Amino acid sequence: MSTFLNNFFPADTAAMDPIFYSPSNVIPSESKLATYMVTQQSPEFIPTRINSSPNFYSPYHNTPMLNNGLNGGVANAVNGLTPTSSTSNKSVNGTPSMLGLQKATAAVVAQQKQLQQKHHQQQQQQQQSHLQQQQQPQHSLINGGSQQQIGPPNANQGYVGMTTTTPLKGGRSSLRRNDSPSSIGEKSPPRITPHASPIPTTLPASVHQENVGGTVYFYPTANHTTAQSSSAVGLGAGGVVDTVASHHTGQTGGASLTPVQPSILYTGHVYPGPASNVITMQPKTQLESAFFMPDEMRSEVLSRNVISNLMLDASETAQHALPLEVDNYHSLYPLEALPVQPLHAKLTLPSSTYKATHSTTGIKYCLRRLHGFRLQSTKCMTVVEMWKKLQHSNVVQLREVFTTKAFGDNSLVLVYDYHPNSQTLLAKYFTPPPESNGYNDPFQGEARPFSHKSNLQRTTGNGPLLPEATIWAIIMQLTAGLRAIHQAGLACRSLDPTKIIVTGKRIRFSFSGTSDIAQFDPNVANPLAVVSMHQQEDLTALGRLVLALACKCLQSVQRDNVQSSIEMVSRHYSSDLRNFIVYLFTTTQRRSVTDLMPMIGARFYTQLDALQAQCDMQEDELAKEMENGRLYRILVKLNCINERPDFNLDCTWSEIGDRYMLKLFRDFLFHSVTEDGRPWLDHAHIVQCLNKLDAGSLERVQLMSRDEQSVLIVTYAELKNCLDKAFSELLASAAS
Ligand SMILES: Nc1ncnc2c1ncn2[C@@H]1O[C@H](COP(=O)(O)OP(=O)(O)OP(=O)(O)O)[C@@H](O)[C@H]1O
Repeated sequence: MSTFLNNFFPADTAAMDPIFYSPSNVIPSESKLATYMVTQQSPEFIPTRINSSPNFYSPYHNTPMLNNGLNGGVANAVNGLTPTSSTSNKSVNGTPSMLGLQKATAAVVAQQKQLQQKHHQQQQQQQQSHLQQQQQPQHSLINGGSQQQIGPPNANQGYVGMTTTTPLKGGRSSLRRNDSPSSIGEKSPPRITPHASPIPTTLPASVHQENVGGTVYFYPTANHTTAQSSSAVGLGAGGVVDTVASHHTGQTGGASLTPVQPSILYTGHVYPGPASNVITMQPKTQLESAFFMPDEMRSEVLSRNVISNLMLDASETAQHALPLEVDNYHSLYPLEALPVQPLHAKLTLPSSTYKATHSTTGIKYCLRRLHGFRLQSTKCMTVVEMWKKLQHSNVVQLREVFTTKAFGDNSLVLVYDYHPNSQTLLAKYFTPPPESNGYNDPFQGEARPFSHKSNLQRTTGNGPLLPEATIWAIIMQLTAGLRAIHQAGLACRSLDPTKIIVTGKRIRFSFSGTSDIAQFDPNVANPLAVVSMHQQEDLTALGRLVLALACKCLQSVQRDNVQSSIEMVSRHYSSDLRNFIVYLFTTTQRRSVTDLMPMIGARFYTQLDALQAQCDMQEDELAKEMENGRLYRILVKLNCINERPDFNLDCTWSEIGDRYMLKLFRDFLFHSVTEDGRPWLDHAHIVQCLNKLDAGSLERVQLMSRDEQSVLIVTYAELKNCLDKAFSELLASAAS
């Protein structure tokens, strides 16, 4: 586990994976890379980034690789030989390093020093060479000394059709994790090339190429650098492209490769880990809770999802005699055990509850069906509208009411919000656990034989008494919901444990308004006139419910038991709780739900604190999941583009131009291998690179073609630009 965690956590990456965190270095001034972006606008460009940016090659450019040139470095790596630069090519443990390839490249780059003057002249002739390229019927790229014939330039074909050699596995240079490409670039570890990669075979007109010692360098010509930022990816074997300079210098003039948005800050794209106030709430170790959702939360979300997705198959639907569709709802799923129960004491109509899916929105709702019910009058729609307007976190929202014959009778259906994995208060607190099998051990829990409390408890066998804090937490939610109902000029009228649902820690009044509709009397001139009476009944019902909860026994509220039940509450709970219940039982005076607030008193702050702490924790989880969602979207984009077999009748689209870079980047992300050819699986590497891509970081990354004969050096900003461009193309095409 710890290995996995170490690999996973970006925070540990520096320790785990120093390849990403080497000391910074500087691009040598003589490097070809430094002169890469010399343009007409900045002909005398001197790379100012030398001191400000970490470099990529300086540790290597003075190595003996210079002597070997491409033959000793790149070519050897390509041809399956150990790079000859023995000392500097070794990793810390002495094994050949992948960086040999870089060194080889660096050596070649160092060789460019001698060609600097010549190169400056070439810069001035770029226009000419550009024209020449366009006119040349054939290009030849040097591949470690061997020449490859490349087809005629074809604007549509891009770089396709080039013949390449597949390198031997053993010839790959190895990955040395202790050597880092520094913060301006990451080396792509060598990879196995399963087949010859369709490496681009023609260059865009905007790219100038130069062969030095077998390595071909590509430069955007001055006139095209602006527009062709990321298209300079046509690589010959052993080619190196650096498309970065303009970003680093800021002296882009007309040669800006990619529109970099300085406002994009890389630091905003990394999850910084949990806040200190949150970490202490986590039950896990600090490391685990920093990156993973708490188990409890995960399993709660999972079980809600599972329950929410439950469906009956055709035979089960027939078995339950359920219609395929009811009004705008389909996929009915019964939420209560059949056979149908009467609604409640006052309303003996049978009823059923279903989960159902809305036909147009796909949203799931809870349908309450009153069987064989004929609506006496549409006048009751006034009260329905009032219920529909009532929004409160402790009241299940009523959405609509309709009549239907879909069940084969006249049914009234009330549509409520669906809260998966809910259970009634009755099921949660007043139903013996299934494993008890009806037998109660009288010596278990707080109940003791022959005591008053045990008498009550033995009646139901509902386990030990609830902690007082739990009862107050329920009271606070019930009174909050009831207050909203009463303030809306309504009454609950069915405040009993079967009509209150618990979802996690949330308590809600369910099926609100059902009684108002089912018992609606069209002869009453003003049905709302009796609401005050119903509100008083609600308060009495609340008192009974709290007493039953405190005694954990429904029988405790039977007329004969009330007195002894209250005494029991006095013995086991605070006088505040007792007074609260007594107040609600006192029917001789007019009571109000707002009078209950002072009785709750400072406990309210405890509840508020708990809720806010929960919010803090959930916000932190959200921050993690937000990062995951963001990374997921980038992956979606990448995978929609990478290796797309056909786009606009072009079967090479995903292999050429900008997309070619993205393909190599994908390889770099996911298909890297270690020096001995094993898959290099480092979650941190993937997360970090995706973050940099998303942020459009100016850091550079070195990508290698599958045949390992070409190297691209690009910034994440350019890759991001390529990604956005290519994905926009896809979107535009999909929309057309
Ligand atoms: N809005 C809702 N979202 C999700 N589940 C709900 C919702 N309302 C109720 N339930 C669940 O539906 C199930 C059935 O509720 P119902 O009130 O029909 O139970 P019941 O005990 O059969 O009551 P009655 O005797 O009145 O039919 C219960 O498990 C309850 O938790």
